[in-house]
Amino acid sequence: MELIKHYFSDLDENQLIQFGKLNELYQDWNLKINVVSRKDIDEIYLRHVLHSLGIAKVQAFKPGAQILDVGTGGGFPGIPLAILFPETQFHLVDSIGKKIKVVEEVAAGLNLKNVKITNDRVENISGEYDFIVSRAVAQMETFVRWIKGRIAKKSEHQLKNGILYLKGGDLTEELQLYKSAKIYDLSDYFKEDFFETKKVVHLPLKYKG
Ligand SMILES: C[S@@+](CC[C@H](N)C(=O)[O-])C[C@H]1O[C@@H](n2cnc3c(N)ncnc32)[C@H](O)[C@@H]1O
Repeated sequence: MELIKHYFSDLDENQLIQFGKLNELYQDWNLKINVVSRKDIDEIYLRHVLHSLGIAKVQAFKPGAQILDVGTGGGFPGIPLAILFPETQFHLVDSIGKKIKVVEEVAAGLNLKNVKITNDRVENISGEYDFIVSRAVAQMETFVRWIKGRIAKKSEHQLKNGILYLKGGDLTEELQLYKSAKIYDLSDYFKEDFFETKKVVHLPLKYKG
């Protein structure tokens, strides 16, 4: 929790309460359903919360903006971002029902009003989004195909500003198709060793149906 306060020094009282409570909620839920690996749960603020908030160092979401979190799993990066940007709307989607159940319980426990949660594959989701965020779901080519495939099928889907994807390691090969991708090193923002190879990829895809 001190880590979050250190890098996000202007949190209000409600946000401090929510970030504080998030640990106990995940610790409790993880005993019942393993949504966060055993190793990671003890370092939840570093490996999950701060990592998710890396997206906020690259992009501040505006009040009223609509964000889709694809393959949110236990709620990352969507839940920490929804706490940080309470005026922004987040739609968290995952195809695994038991993970979505935990996300629903955590969002209710934190009293998050700006989060919509859906148990489905992203290919079945329609909507108009300012950004799509994601972590550890698929290779970029597959991910883009899901998004594009959806848009080709249903005209009501719009993506205004592209994808913000949390990735690690050498991305040269994976991103060679995407000349417009911008890569931000999280080690420029966070000094912990964990972030040494961690990046945010901004792929400014704009699809209008
Ligand atoms: C490795 S987990 C990552 C979860 C979370 N984003 C995180 O970083 O902690 C990948 C998640 O993507 C979900 N997923 C994979 N393909 C999906 C799809 N087409 N639509 C929705 N969710 C998907 C899986 O169910 C799984 O929960």
